[in-house]
Amino acid sequence: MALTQMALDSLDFDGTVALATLVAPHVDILEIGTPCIKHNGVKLLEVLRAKFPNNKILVDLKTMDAGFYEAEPFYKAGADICTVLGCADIGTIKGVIDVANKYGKKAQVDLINVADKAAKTKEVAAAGAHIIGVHTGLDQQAAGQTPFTDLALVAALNLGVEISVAGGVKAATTAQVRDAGATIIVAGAAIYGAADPAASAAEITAIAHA
Ligand SMILES: O=C(CO)[C@H](O)[C@H](O)COP(=O)(O)O
Repeated sequence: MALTQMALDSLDFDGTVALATLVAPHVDILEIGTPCIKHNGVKLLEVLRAKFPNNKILVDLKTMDAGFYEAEPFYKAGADICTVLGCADIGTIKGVIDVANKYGKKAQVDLINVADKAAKTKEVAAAGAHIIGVHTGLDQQAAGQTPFTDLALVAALNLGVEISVAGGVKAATTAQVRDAGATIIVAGAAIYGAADPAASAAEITAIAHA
């Protein structure tokens, strides 16, 4: 059993709200993707928070500095999870963990571009990270990479933290990711690129929840 998260990666404010409206009943978590939150800001979070009280919302800040200061307005506006880069300074990562704890929410550490993923996972888990993000980014996917080997490595550590997996996951790979130890399965392009995004989201969630 894993939760599902839909990555809203468009820049368009109204288009993002419209897509979220289609997909929200079929996923557990709505993700405001990094380009989307940079383009639209906290106002979009406020709109989604008000419209979708039954979904958790992750804001993919990918914070690199000033962790507490950057993340606090998003937790204040209703984010359940904010992300911070694993390659950031440990002080930055601890800042996001601290502000998440202040609001009773969660901090996710994204392992994108981290060289020693096992060592970083142990370090940030010890620092109190709530979720580890195993993540093959869009540019890395374009170069042929996948998150499956990294997921196996992180899951084998058995640290008791939640594990989120993102990077081209689709219905055909959801069972593999679920069974490999993911507790949150992220899908972006597989849903927003589908002819019927709601049906695609429902299909992925049915597999993830099994
Ligand atoms: O965070 C991201 C890019 O940095 C994406 O939102 C994440 O990779 C999910 O999208 P997809 O399923 O299309 O890979």
